[in-house]
Amino acid sequence: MRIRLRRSGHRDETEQRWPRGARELPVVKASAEARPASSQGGGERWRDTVGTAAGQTPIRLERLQALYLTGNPGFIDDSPSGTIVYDQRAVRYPAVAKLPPSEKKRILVTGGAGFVGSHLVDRLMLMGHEVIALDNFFTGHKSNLTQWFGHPNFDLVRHDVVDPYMCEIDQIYHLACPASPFHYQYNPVKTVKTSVMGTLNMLGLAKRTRARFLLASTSEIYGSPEVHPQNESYWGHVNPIGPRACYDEGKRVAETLTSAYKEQSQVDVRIARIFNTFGPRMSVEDGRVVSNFIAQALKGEPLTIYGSGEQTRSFQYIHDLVDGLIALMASDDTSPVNLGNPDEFTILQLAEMIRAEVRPDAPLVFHPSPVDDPQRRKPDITKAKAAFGWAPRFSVQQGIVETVKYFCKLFERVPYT
Ligand SMILES: O=c1ccn([C@@H]2O[C@H](COP(=O)(O)OP(=O)(O)O[C@H]3OC[C@@H](O)[C@H](O)[C@H]3O)[C@@H](O)[C@H]2O)c(=O)[nH]1
Repeated sequence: MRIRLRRSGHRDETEQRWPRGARELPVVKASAEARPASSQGGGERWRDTVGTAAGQTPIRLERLQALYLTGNPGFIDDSPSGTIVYDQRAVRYPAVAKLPPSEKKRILVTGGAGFVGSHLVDRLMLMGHEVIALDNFFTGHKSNLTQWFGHPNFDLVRHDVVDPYMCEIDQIYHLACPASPFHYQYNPVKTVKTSVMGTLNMLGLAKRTRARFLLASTSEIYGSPEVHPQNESYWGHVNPIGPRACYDEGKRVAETLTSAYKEQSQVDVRIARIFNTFGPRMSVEDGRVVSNFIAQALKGEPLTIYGSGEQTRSFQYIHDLVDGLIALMASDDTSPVNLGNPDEFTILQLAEMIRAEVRPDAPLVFHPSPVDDPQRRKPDITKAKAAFGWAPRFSVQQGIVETVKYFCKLFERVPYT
């Protein structure tokens, strides 16, 4: 069956193939008054460039979209014969900037094949740097990086950061760690080890090579916050033995290690506290709310609301986060900085936005609230604005539209039954 996805306002309508097996299900409970609280959702000009306020040349959004919306270059899926042909000659690499040797950096991205890591790799590559992506592929995928396979500025290394890694390097973006509650609770001991041993190993590498080190920390270090919105001086409210502790406490120790290496060994550190982020390259199995809702709506399944749906989150689009990470790395700020979009939504409002974009009659189904699920979360980004002129520029609405397109492409390649 062919459907025409309903688009709200700004863009052309796009015809997409409805995933196989999509079916009608009864509405379990409707979110009658759910409406976006944000003024950002409608009416605002759609962004068409990315780039930081810290002097980076803007990159046209379509150059990035070509990397994640068009399928993997060189791969020819010959379904009738049950084979996939990889033809390296069919790969034409995206043009990368030509930097003078004094500006060209060798940059290590741990977790480089993951959702955030692969977008960061794309941007650093386009900016003209040499990039080494490190990943153990627990939640990362090679397919996020095939566009760079064989490029002289790029290396991909299968490695788990709980073991030491050596290379000569100028900067380290330390992102490696499962970030979805579903994934980080799968093996809590391993999650703690990844945060603690992984950060220790990467800080050791930064110390030996005198590299600048950026830790990807998280809004989860605030736990279930009693202060709203959360600014960087808030110490948090974390249950140290709850199911989320492996991630919350693991990242808190990672921050402690980072700041101890700064004080004790003068390592040049940056700490980003990353709030809920979404976008293309989230995997269907990720388990976080935005990808769950989009995949469920496209498959014709009910959207799963955990708890009442009145709990809130503030969702930032991936390109804004990457802008923030690069700007923070380039800044002088060595203390923790929040990176998030302060536009706050209830989960029901998010469901409503995704239904409006994909399938207005998609049913909702209510499940029990996860243990220790934070009830409100919203970043105070005054510090990032003042320190390096960063603020999110994409509306949640634009991000949802692009992410829906990505999932549609994904389902075209791998039809869901
Ligand atoms: O299908 C779903 C998934 C999630 N939810 C709810 O949606 C809210 C957001 O859940 P997510 O799993 O997307 O993300 P969380 O906010 O719980 O954790 C996230 O916090 C910030 C980041 O650092 C991490 O990416 C992640 O740990 C929660 O209240 C959750 O209970 C649903 O209602 N339905």
